[in-house]
Amino acid sequence: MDLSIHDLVKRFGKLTALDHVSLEVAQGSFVCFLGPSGCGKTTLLRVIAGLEEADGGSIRLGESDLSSIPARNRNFGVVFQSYSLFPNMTAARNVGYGLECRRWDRPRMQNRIKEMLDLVHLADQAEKLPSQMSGGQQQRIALARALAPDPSALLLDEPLSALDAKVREELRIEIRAVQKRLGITTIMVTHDQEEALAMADLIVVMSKGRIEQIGTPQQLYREPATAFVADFIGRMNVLPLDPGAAGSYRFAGTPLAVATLANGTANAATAAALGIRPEAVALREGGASGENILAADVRSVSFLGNITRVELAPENRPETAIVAELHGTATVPETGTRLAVSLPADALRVLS
Ligand SMILES: Nc1ncnc2c1ncn2[C@@H]1O[C@H](COP(=O)(O)OP(=O)(O)OP(=O)(O)O)[C@@H](O)[C@H]1O
Repeated sequence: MDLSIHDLVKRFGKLTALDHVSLEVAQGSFVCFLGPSGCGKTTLLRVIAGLEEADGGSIRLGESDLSSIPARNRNFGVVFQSYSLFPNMTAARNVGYGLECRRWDRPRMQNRIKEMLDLVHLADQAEKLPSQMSGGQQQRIALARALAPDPSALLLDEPLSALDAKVREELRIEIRAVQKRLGITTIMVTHDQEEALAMADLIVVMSKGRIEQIGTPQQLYREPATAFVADFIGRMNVLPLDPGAAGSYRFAGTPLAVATLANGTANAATAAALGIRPEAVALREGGASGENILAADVRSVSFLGNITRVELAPENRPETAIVAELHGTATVPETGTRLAVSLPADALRVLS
C-alpha cells in the first residue's frame, strides 16, 4: 500500500519542525529523507511512526487514516541509530521479541526467528548476547527484529551512522538487498548524501522543515532545482549571475548559453545562479574565445588518485572559484597558468 503524507505540520513551541510537508511513498520503494542536522527529517519519520503527534495534516496508508492509530498498532518496523537491543537477551530472543508480544505460538515463532536470522546471515550468532557481537551484527539483528512481525513498512532512523565506514558500506548493500527481496516499503533518514545516492529509489531533500526537492538520485544529481540541493548532493560550482536582462545569463562578464532541460528548469525569471558539476568543466590552453568560454587562472592543483582537482579564479571575478575535476590521464595544468575554461551549455543548470 502507498503511504500518503499530506500537509504535515509539527511545532515544538515556537519552532516549526515540519512546515506543510506533503509526499507520496510508493508501495515497495526505498525512500531516503536527506538533509542537514535540524532540517526535520527525524521528526518526519517519528510522526509517520506515530512516536510524535502532528499539529496538522494527515498520513494515510492505502485507504486507512493513521492519525488516530497509536504507534504500536501501525504495524511499522522501526530501527534506530543506537541498536537498542535488549542487552540481557540473546540475538534469537531479541528477534522474537515482537512475536512474543503478538502471542505467536512457539513453533511458528521459532521458524520465523530462524528465517529472519538466515535473512541477515547471522544464524550462527543466535545464542550470542548483544555485547558479544560487533556493531554491524547488532544492527543486523535490530533489522531482523523489526522485520520479524512482517510489518507493512520499515522505518530506519540513521541506522548506519554509528558504524565505521567499511561496515557501513557492507550494511548499505545488505539492507538494500533485504529490502528488495522482501519488497517492503522502506523510509530511511540520513544526513549522508552518499548513502542516500547509493541506496534510495527516491530521495526527499529537506531544509528548515520543508521539502526542497524530491527525485531519483540521478534526477537530483543532474537536475538540482535549487542551489541548496546542488550543494548538498555531490559538488557543484555555483556561479552567481551578473545583474542583467531577463532571459539572458551572464557570469563574470561572459554571456552563457544554457540548454533547456526536458523539465523546463532553465527558466530565467527565477534564476539566481548557474550551477555546473566539476567533472563537466573543461580546460584548455590558449585564449578564451568562443561560446561559454571564460579566462581563469589556476589557483591550486590537488592530486587525489583517480582524479585531479583544479581550482580556478575567473579573470573578471576571482573571488568566485570554479573547480574542475580531471580524470585519469588528462594533462594537469601548472598553478598560476591562465587557461580557457569551457562551461558547456548542456551541463549548466539554472538554480533558484
Ligand atoms: N522533542 C523536541 N522538543 C523540542 N524541539 C525539538 C524536539 N525534537 C526536535 N526538535 C527540534 O526540531 C528541529 C528538527 O529536529 P529533527 O531531529 O527532526 O532534525 P533532523 O533533521 O533529524 O536533525 P539530526 O540529523 O540532527 O537528527 C530541530 O531544530 C530540533 O532541535
